[in-house]
Parts: sequence; C-alpha cells; structure tokens
Amino acid sequence: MALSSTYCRFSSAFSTSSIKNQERCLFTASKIDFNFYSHIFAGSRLLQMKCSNGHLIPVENSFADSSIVDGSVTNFEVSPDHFSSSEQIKTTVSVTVVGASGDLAKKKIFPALFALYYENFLPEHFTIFGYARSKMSDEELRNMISKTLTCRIDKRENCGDKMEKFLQRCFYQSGQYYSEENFKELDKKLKEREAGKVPNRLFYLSIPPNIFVDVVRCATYGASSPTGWTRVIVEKPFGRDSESSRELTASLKQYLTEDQIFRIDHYLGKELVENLSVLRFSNLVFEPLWSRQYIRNVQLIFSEDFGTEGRGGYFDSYGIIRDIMQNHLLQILALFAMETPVSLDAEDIRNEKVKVLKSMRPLEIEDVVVGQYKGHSKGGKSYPSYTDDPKVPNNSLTPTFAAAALFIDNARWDGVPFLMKAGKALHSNGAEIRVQFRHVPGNLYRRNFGTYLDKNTNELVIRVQPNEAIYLKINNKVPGLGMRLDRSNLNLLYSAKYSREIPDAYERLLLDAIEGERRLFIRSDELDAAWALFTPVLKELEEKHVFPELYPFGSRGPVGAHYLAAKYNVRWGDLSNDDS
Ligand SMILES: NC(=O)C1=CN([C@@H]2O[C@H](COP(=O)(O)OP(=O)(O)OC[C@H]3O[C@@H](n4cnc5c(N)ncnc54)[C@H](OP(=O)(O)O)[C@@H]3O)[C@@H](O)[C@H]2O)C=CC1
Ligand SMILES: O=C1O[C@H](COP(=O)(O)O)[C@@H](O)[C@H](O)[C@H]1O
Repeated sequence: MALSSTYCRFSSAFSTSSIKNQERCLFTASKIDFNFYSHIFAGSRLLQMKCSNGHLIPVENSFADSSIVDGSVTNFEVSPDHFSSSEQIKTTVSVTVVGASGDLAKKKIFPALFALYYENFLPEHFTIFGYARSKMSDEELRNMISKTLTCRIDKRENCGDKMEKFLQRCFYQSGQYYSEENFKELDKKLKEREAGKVPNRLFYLSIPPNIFVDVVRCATYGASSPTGWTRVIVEKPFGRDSESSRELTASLKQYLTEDQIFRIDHYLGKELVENLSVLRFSNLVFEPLWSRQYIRNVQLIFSEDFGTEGRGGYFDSYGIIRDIMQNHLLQILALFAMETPVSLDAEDIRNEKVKVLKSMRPLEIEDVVVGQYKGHSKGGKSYPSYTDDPKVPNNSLTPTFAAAALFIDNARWDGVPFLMKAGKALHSNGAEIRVQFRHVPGNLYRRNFGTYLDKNTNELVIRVQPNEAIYLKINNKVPGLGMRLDRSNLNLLYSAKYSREIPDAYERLLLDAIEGERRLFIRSDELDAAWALFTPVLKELEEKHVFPELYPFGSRGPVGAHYLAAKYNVRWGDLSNDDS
C-alpha cells in the first residue's frame, strides 16, 4: 500500500506486545502530518514511532522503503499484513449508548458509528448496544436507528448492504439508570457478544446530567470490562458553575480515573477547529502575526436561525452562556490563543490550553450583553418567542443571546479584545472565527481608504460551518489604468477544493475515544479554568435579575452587542460584507 500525502488511520491493532489494551495508533503519512508523532530512525530506516497513547511501536520492516527528506519520512510503504495481527483477533470493542432512545443518540451518535463502520474505521470485532428505560426489542432499536443513518454523498456503493450489516451488530438492553442489576444484565449480554475475547468497553452517556453519576456507578460495578479498558464519554453540561462542576468531577472520580473520562465538546471535533493548529503552526505567514502586535481583535461568533425547539426544558436552566460560550467558543479561543505546545500529544496541548485559560480575566458584567428572542409575524408567518415553549416559564430571564468581551492578560495578547457572540433564533446560521488585523502603518494608499482606516484592514475568517472556508480579506488594485482599490478575498472554500465530504464531529470524537486519543477531550483542570471565567458573571446576572434585551426571532440580535463592540473600538464582522 503506497502512501503519499494521505492521512490514514489504520483500522487494526499493531502486532506488538508493547501495546496494552490493543489501542490503535493514529498515523499520518504526509510529510507534515507525520511529525505528529515522534519517531526514531537508524540511518534512513524508521525504527519506532510513538503513538498518541504514548506507546512506542517498533515498526520493523514494514517501512522498509521509507526515506528521510528534511528530517521527515516520505514515500514509505506499509504492509497491510503488519496491521492484521493475531492480537487484534483476540480483542473486541463494544460501544454502549446510554440514553439510546434520545435525540442526540438518534441524530448524531448512531449515524456517526455507522459512518465509521462504513469507512472501515471500527475494529473488526465490535458490538453496539443501546441502553435506556424505554422498552424496545433489538429489532425495534434497529428500526429506530435505520431511519437516521445516511450514506456519504460521495460514497454510496454498497451502502444498503453495509447498513444491514451494521444494524445486525446493534442490540438493545432496557433498564433503569440507577440499577446495578440492570447493568449486570447488560454485562451478560455484552459477554455473549464478546465471545471470550479481551473486552474493551466504551459507554456514551447521552442522558440528562442529573443521572450521569448513577449510570457511571452502575456501569462501573455492573458492566465494566474485567480485563480490557473501560471508558466513558460524558456529554455536556459538565455542571452549571465552578462548584457543581467540581462536584460532578469528584463524583465521577469515585468510580473512574481521569484517563477513563472523555468529556466531549463536539466543536473540538469539527474539521476547521481541528485545522486551527495546522493553519497556525505549519504556515510561516500566520504564526509571526499571531499576537497583539498585528491583531486588533478576535471574534468568535455562533448563530442559529432556529430557537430552542424541544430543548427548552434543558435550555432554561442553562442559557446561552453555559450552552455555547463557556464550552464551544471558549475551547476555540483556547486553541486559537495558546502558546506552541511542546508536541501534539494530548497532554502537551491541554497543558497549553489550561495556561491560556488561566491567563484570562474572569468576565465582568459590564462586558456582557444578554438577550432573549421574542415572537413576531412576518409575511403571514408567525415566529414564537422563547417563553412560548411549554417547558419555559413565562417570566424566564434566561438569555438566548449573549455577547461578551474577554481578555488574555499575557505578553502575547495584552489588550486584545476577544469578542464572543452567540445566539439562537437569529437571522443566520453559522459559526466562525474572525481575526481583524491592525492597519498598515504609514500606508501609501491611505487616501484611497477614506477616513476609517480600520475598515480596510486585513481580516482572516475561518468559517467553521456551514460552507467551511478559510478566507483572507486583502486590499487589491482594481484592474485598469486608474488607481482604485477594492477588498477581495483569498478564498479557500472547502467544497471547491476538496471533493471529500467532511466527517461529522462525532465521528472523529468517537473514533478518538475508541483509540484512547484524548487530545480533543476536556481535562478536568481545563474545565475548572473555563468555569472560573464565567461563574462570577453568571451568578451576578442571576442575583441581579438582569433583564435580557428582547430581539425579534430572525433578527440580528440586540443592539447592545454593537455598543459593547464599539466600547473596544470593534465592528462585528459580517458574512454579508464578505462576498468578493
Ligand atoms: N440533543 C442535542 O442536540 C445535544 C445534547 N447534548 C447533551 O447530550 C445528552 C443527551 O441529550 P438528548 O438526547 O437531547 O437528551 P434527551 O432528553 O433526549 O434524553 C436522552 C434519553 O434519556 C432518558 N431521559 C430523559 N429525561 C430523563 C430523566 N429526567 N430521567 C431519566 N432519564 C431521562 C430518555 O430515555 P428513556 O426514557 O428511554 O430512558 C431519553 O430518551 C444531554 O446531556 C444533553 O445535554 C449535548 C449537545 C447537543
Ligand atoms: O452543544 C450544543 O450545540 C448545538 C449546536 O451544534 P452544531 O454542531 O449543530 O453547531 C446547539 O444547538 C445546542 O444548543 C448546544 O447544546
């Protein structure tokens, strides 16, 4: 199998006794990607490589044709036999989706597992179990799942067959979340499927947070793996504030070690968020500019053009700051602003993220604007207000919109506003990072720009979704005999450049959890640092009963957000000004 400039994850275990628990190795074959892991050479032969889980893998003769160019390995051959080891045959992986009857399981988790299966990323021996209180047979679960499975647009061959085969690997166990007995029944069924192999078990907690600890207790005592690994993916919310988050962590750690807990933030699994580090650390043109010296402000924007729709009950006790800012946007900020990690190992990256979070000032109430959507009618159609949701109290003050200005008090970012904006029921749908650069000192063309110099500065936009893209706004001469300038985009539009469909975030994260790769999961000290920034302001907003500014469903949100930005001499970037 010749590999060049491809990204590849081998879907079988390595045949070496140094790998415990059959953790598989993420391995990239392109020259740059390969630096992901450290490797040891003898002459031009690659002898060992370090896996994401820290294991050193002797690669023996499998890479016999590798050669070194500029200190990196290129053009190597991998024997597929090397990866279909006898050890893999002895192990099995089961994924139990707890809360299998729920929205997230149907919408995201089962489809992601199928996509992994379809692309041969799941181990040879795997089983999927659904667990919930609802009564269902295996067949009914399969029926339920089959309605949400989709094939990739670009890869439809044998999709129907593959779906059928996948569904045959799915089983269901009904039970209570607090019953060890019921989890023992699950254990019995798991054992039947594991057929004497070393069992590795992953539990995905796709349930409301008030039952996380019960489930972890029962799964640990009733259904953890006796000889293989046991891991638990925990969905957010991880608490409501610093105190409840610490309590949750302490409760989980009664039954699990930190290494077994995979706290998911699905934004970390999004393609363009993963790409942030590549953009920054592997392009000479960006990293030197990545500081207060050249960057005027950074904007992290999330907007949805629909309301809470069916999730009002959950949303009302959390609100947009906890739902989006404290986790998704803050995680992006940390990746964006962290110092260069020692390596791309999970612990090195997470150490840097913690450092930058700890350098931030806790958010102050003067730097926050909150809003809530109200109903209105337009073109004969009426749009509901947030409080029309039957699960939301009529007098709810829960924000469905927030804008905030945050600051990192370190040498790199001193004084640079990091503005966040997140809202539901807005005019557009998307998530993006905007980096506005300073103006060119002594610009020869200043006369062409008029009085507002900052309006014509460079802006780098990383559009996380939809229509993934990275574009840089530059000033350009309009062709012709005169000297007229305009703003143009150097544009990397993913759909134009790459024919491959972008995998859903949950695919990447599930695969990483199966592989024991923790880079994209939140460590407990990261979580502490994140809550420390938002807890004081959340308490103050609640204690002072701050009224959210009402904004019409489908609008651009409260005008207060513009005043907040103006206070720091910032204009929010806007998709509608970006076409060129
Ligand atoms: N849905 C989404 O888009 C997202 C969800 N999340 C998080 O993922 C987790 C699951 O979300 P979602 O699927 O929407 O949740 P659901 O409300 O759909 O709950 C999942 C399952 O849990 C059981 N359940 C629900 N309420 C209770 C209760 N009060 N007590 C005991 N069991 C209950 C139900 O199964 P049964 O009755 O059969 O036992 C239900 O099918 C949550 O933590 C959520 O915050 C995170 C990001 C996005
Ligand atoms: O975590 C959450 O994310 C979704 C948005 O996720 P996306 O991948 O569709 O952008 C949001 O709707 C939800 O409120 C929140 O809990």
